[in-house]
Amino acid sequence: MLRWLTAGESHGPALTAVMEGLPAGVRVERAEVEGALARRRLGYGRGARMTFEADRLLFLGGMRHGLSLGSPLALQIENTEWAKWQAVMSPEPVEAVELRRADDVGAPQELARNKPLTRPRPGHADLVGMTKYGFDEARPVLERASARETAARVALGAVAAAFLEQAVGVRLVSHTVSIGRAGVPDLGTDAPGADDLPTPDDVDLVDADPVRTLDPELSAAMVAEVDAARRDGDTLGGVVEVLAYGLPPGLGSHVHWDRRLDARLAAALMGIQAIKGVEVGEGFRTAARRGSEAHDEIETDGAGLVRRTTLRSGGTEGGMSTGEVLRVRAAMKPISTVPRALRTVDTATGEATTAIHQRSDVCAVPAAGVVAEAMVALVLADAVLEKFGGDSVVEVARNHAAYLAAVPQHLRTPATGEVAP
Ligand SMILES: Cc1cc2nc3c(=O)[nH]c(=O)nc-3n(C[C@H](O)[C@H](O)[C@H](O)COP(=O)(O)O)c2cc1C
Ligand SMILES: C=C(O[C@@H]1CC(C(=O)O)=C[C@@H](OP(=O)(O)O)[C@H]1O)C(=O)O
Repeated sequence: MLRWLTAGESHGPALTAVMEGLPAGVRVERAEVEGALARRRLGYGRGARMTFEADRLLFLGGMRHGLSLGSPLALQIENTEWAKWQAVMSPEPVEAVELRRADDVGAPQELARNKPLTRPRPGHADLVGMTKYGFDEARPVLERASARETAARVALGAVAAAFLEQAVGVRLVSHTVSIGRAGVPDLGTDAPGADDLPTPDDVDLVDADPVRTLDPELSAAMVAEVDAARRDGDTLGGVVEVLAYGLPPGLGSHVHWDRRLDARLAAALMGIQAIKGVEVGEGFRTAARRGSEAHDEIETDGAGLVRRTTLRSGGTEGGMSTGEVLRVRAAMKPISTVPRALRTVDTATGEATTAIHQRSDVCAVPAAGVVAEAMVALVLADAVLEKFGGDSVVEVARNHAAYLAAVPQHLRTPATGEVAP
């Protein structure tokens, strides 16, 4: 079983992550993890912080000479912004008198940052977090509610992705499906064939695009959508998709709700800040189809391999991976720090006012795709370990190979391979 946790505030000294259950012998390239962190900072529409936040990575445990040890993996991502926030986010008590000067005219910028945030943003965690935890301002809530935390998840996801590729040959890719109204899928469209989907070999091409899509026309439309929102003092959401190639059939299980792979993926994706909907395969579109047009028919091809004629299911049936391409989407709501500030109530006075507006992203959908990819990698790594077990990469790979080799000849699929038993 793979367990993991993150800690750290958006403007604190660092983010920390611990992962337990990673087998020994996973080759973790620092450049890969840093590359994943850099991909998360990208994307047209992100705010100023992403241009100077450097995501400095440090492995603190579980690694030796570039290989995992099988012990808990611990890592830290230093917030390079910390110097500016030391007084505001100091873990040690700070002179109250000093901090109160924040309200003074001409107070140094450092102290102005500590001004109590009493105008909660609709759509963010501010108001309900204050109520729940008994805070009189939003700072203590927004610091942890911030999606800054997803940097830690992306680092862990990069490690999980390395394990998946090395142990069982699974590779992932994510891309942006829509931003605002640009690229909104037509509910009537048919299921894509394998040729329509990005593959893991396209990762560099996807990342080179400002909004992480392979379609240049769509990319231009999404960029225009972001420009228009920025001009109007507004923000945007959108939809991202994650694909995993090379999965064996049988990850997850039909026997209980919380063992279903689709349920675990949905929970992981919904656990990303601002994700409000998850679709497995053609989920919402399938709901409008007749059964005869909704499922992936099964046939045996000329080479004697059992195949699916379409890819509608998204690669799960009965809560288990089918061995086809896994395809999941996540819908992100628009950023809640809206420059054209929304109406709210001042929590200090009860009076009507407008919400806090501070430096913020206009659209973070491309970054959310990278985070979604990390979450899917973490869920799949856990499901692989559950199915195959093993304390080293070699052992997991051996168990995986033995499982595939045991599939009867007449039930072999492209995923189980063509090797005769
Ligand atoms: C990658 C990423 C970047 C985000 N950037 C911002 C931001 O700059 N400003 C903001 O208000 N919300 C941002 N959000 C969204 C907030 O974190 C989110 O609205 C907040 O957690 C409340 O959403 P919830 O109701 O889903 O928890 C971002 C989300 C993600 C995934
Ligand atoms: C820092 C990140 O994203 C942040 C997520 C975020 C939010 O409210 O979720 C608000 C913004 O923070 P700040 O106000 O400090 O600019 C984003 O920049 C990051 O992704 O690394």
